[in-house]
Amino acid sequence: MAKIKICGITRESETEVLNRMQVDYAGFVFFEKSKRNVSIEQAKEIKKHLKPSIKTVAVTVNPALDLIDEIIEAGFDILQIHKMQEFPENLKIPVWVACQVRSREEAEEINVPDGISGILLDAPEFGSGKTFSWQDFPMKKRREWQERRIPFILAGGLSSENVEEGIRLFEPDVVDVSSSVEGEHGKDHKKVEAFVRKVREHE
Ligand SMILES: O=C(O)c1ccccc1N[C@@H]1O[C@H](COP(=O)(O)O)[C@@H](O)[C@H]1O
Repeated sequence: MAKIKICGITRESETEVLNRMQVDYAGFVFFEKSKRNVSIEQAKEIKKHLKPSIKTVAVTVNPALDLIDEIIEAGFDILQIHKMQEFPENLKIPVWVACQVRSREEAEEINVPDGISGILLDAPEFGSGKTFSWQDFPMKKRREWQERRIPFILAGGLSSENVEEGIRLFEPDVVDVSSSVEGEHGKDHKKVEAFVRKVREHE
């Protein structure tokens, strides 16, 4: 069954539905330009309210080494990195490499370095609520990662309406959602519940 990551947690009140629905991952965004940006201190406070079974993912964009050190120090379980050309070696935290899928040609060039704990495919603009072009994605890449047993995370524009289709096409290890489960004041409990139910119903 696909695991579930709810991304862009910004408030303690959001942890109740994550705990109740027993999701697998909670994502915190450390990127100043994002409307979901939180400080390490805020995230540390919020994550105290999550069940220990929920793994925490620190979402970053080309992070400075100091930020990576702070994330490790704060006890996050996974580091998700967008837009980084060269990965520092021997990081003391599992890393999910996030790739923005813009075209079939670009997707064919994706190289997943050894030692990575997950490859995440996202839309051209992260956190936008839009999907990348699923039909154009070269599925031989997906099969290559399956053969190499690299965990695969499907992100970008997932919702209760399209997540079944995403699971059918990509057989992801994790489905990752943010925009479609938001309301006016952060994560909307009913939308999170509906998304989680849809994923679990499918399997
Ligand atoms: O959510 C953001 O603002 C964000 C900022 C910087 C890097 C990644 C970000 N979000 C990632 O986008 C997907 C979820 O996208 P969607 O909103 O469901 O379309 C997820 O991987 C987030 O980590």
